[in-house]
Amino acid sequence: MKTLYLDAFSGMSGDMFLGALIDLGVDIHDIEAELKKLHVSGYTLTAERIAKSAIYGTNFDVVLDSGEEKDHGFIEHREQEHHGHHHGRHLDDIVKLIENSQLSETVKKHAISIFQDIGRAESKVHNVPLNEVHFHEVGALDSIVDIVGSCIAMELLGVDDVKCSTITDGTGFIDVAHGRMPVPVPAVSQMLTERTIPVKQNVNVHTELLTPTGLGIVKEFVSEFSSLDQNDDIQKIGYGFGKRDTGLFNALRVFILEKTDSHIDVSGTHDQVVQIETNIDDQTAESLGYAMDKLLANGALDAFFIPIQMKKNRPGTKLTLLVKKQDQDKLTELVFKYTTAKGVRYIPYERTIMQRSFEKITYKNMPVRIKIASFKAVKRITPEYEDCKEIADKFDLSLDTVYDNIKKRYQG
Ligand SMILES: O=C([S-])c1cc(C(=O)S)c[n+]([C@@H]2O[C@H](COP(=O)(O)O)[C@@H](O)[C@H]2O)c1
Ligand code: NI
Repeated sequence: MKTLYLDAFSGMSGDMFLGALIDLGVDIHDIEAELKKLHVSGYTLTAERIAKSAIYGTNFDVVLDSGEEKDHGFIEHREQEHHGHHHGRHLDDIVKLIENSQLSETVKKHAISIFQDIGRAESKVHNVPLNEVHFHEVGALDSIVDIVGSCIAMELLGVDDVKCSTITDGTGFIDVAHGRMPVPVPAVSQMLTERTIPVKQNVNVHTELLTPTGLGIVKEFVSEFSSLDQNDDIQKIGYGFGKRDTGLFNALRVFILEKTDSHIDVSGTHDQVVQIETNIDDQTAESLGYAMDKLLANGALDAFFIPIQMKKNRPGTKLTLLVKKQDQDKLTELVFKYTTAKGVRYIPYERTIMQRSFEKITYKNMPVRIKIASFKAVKRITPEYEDCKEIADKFDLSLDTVYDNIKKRYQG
């Protein structure tokens, strides 16, 4: 399970997000090549590895051929057209541009959804119908590249999940084409009305840290807001720098986290766990399946469904979770978040578990983790399924053959 974690201690913008993903290893040329499928010209992508506060990260920018200032005037409305500016694009034009491109369906879906979210907020703030929200041409080009580029970079990165810290914004006012705006800027404040997203203000920063594009990306991809978890194994870190001078370290820090079986604490042979149970009769099977994925991804040691008969002759489902004692509250909250349950039951259990450790060997030049489980004189070894599957797929072998050969090789 690969997770992208956004540590938004200095807010987030499209440039910071793209810079951070490039810093993690996404190739800027791959992003550029995909963006060409939009058939839009007039810009160049730049990514420079620089140090700020002696910490190296990536400074990403979209340089417009026109050389115009691009960070003021993200969205203007129809009034501008009446004053003779006809060079903008409406939301519909941008949606059509994306839909008619050769980008992947996933990239199209995410990018359109982000544009619509920002468009809805601008429509409300400036009191114009959604189809009349008008993207100023310069701002639009930068936004198209930032938003579509971010969705492309996400696809290239290939993670299973995205989590985010509380997002810090600044305070005070910023000056844009239309005048002075309070921070959080109006579009950001409006976008926060639809979902509970933890945003706090740093009173020592007197500028904007969280832009509409940054929040749009967060709302589209993030499934959970939380701190780093003790079971998260940090594999890689990237920094994407922000452009504003905040007086502090202005960057988005991102982590690639990997959660595997090997992270279950198995140091002792006895431990205490809690079984959480609840009966559900009003949730679809599709949504229950999703809930199970979330519970397992967030620390449940085991989770299963049992079909049951409930009141009023309703067929229902009993959800059973096994969790560590210290995770009881966290998992209870997630049960309430992802299922329709209104109450849960707890049963504390004493457990005896085999002690487990891991070793690594290579087979056919590929790494294989071997799980060693022992209890008193009993010792059992099991090659990790995911590693064996990869070898079986690559060399067109049956899974059993790979298992047997690896066990023989390990036992020597
Ligand atoms: O020009 C307009 S209408 C404008 C509106 C708003 C509102 O909040 S409403 C905000 N901004 C600012 O423009 C830049 C660009 O934003 P990106 O999301 O493209 O990075 C940013 O500072 C916005 O706060 C402009
Ligand atoms: Ni606006």
